[in-house]
Amino acid sequence: MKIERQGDLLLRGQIRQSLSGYYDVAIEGVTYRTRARGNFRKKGEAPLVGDWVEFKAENQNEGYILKIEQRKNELVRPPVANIDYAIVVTACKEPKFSSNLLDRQLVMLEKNGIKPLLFFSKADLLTAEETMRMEQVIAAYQKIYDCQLGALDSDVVLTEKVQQKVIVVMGQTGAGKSTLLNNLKPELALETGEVSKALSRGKHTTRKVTLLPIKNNLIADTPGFSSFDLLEIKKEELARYFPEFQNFAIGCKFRSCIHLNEPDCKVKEAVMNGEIQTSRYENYQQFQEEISKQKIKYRK
Ligand SMILES: Nc1nc2c(ncn2[C@@H]2O[C@H](COP(=O)(O)OP(=O)(O)OP(=O)(O)O)[C@@H](O)[C@H]2O)c(=O)[nH]1
Ligand SMILES: [Zn+2]
Repeated sequence: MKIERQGDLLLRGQIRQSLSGYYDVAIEGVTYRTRARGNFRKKGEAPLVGDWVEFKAENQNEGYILKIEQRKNELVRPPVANIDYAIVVTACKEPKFSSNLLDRQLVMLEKNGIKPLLFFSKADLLTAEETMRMEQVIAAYQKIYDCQLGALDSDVVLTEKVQQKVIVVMGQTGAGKSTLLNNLKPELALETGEVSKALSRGKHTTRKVTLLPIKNNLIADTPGFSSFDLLEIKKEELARYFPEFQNFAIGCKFRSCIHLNEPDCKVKEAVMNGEIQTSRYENYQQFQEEISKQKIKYRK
């Protein structure tokens, strides 16, 4: 798209790749290689992959970015802005499944307006009994989020509504993020496994992040793990990031109910009735405790 401003012809596009200070901006199938002007650095801002920017370019190789448009959201790991969906990779086993860690990531994503898609990896490692247990866990999450169970060579199924979206892959170390990305795009040939990655660490001094066109979407080739900072969340706000609480919360006696010790709390009732998963509520309680403790610690 072209924009006319103060007599200058500006272009507007989305950064699809960043590499050693260069940003490749795509507009309608054409890519411009650009750089950011020094004034961004002075302000402590840096363009991110996924950013919508206004830039000037004499040709396709020498553009410079003048403006970064306001972001819908951004993550540090992976460093991407304007994310629509995150595929949260969680191993059923190795590393051991932790609902606490998963719920932490889900809260962080909800807070940032990123829709989670849950991918449970390493189903092939489970015994018959463990499979049954995991299927119950997944069935419970399935009521809240789109879930998939996968093994080594699994692909991700993106439903019809997931089109033209910016997607990142995230999850705990060893969860199988690189394995999944390789399955989505074999040309990527990302290294997998702790040992092989540790050996080659340091070789890659330049950090390249690319949004790859995969299955009618743009998927970041760099997976990451963003745990959430509880400090940024207020205790009155936390329940909002548990979508399945919402329908019950409107029935609570007190409008300001935070579903901990208040009487006539419909959320707690729903936990008792089995309508809300106990582990989700327990994690909610634990996060509330952490928030309270942090508030005390930082006020001193
Ligand atoms: N059996 C089995 N192994 C898997 C599966 N997915 C990944 N792995 C293995 O688990 C190990 C870790 O997988 P990676 O894809 O490197 O995990 P990652 O999340 O990218 O790890 P980090 O980069 O450390 O964060 C590798 O040895 C993979 O081969 C799976 O579904 N089944
Ligand atoms: Zn309540």
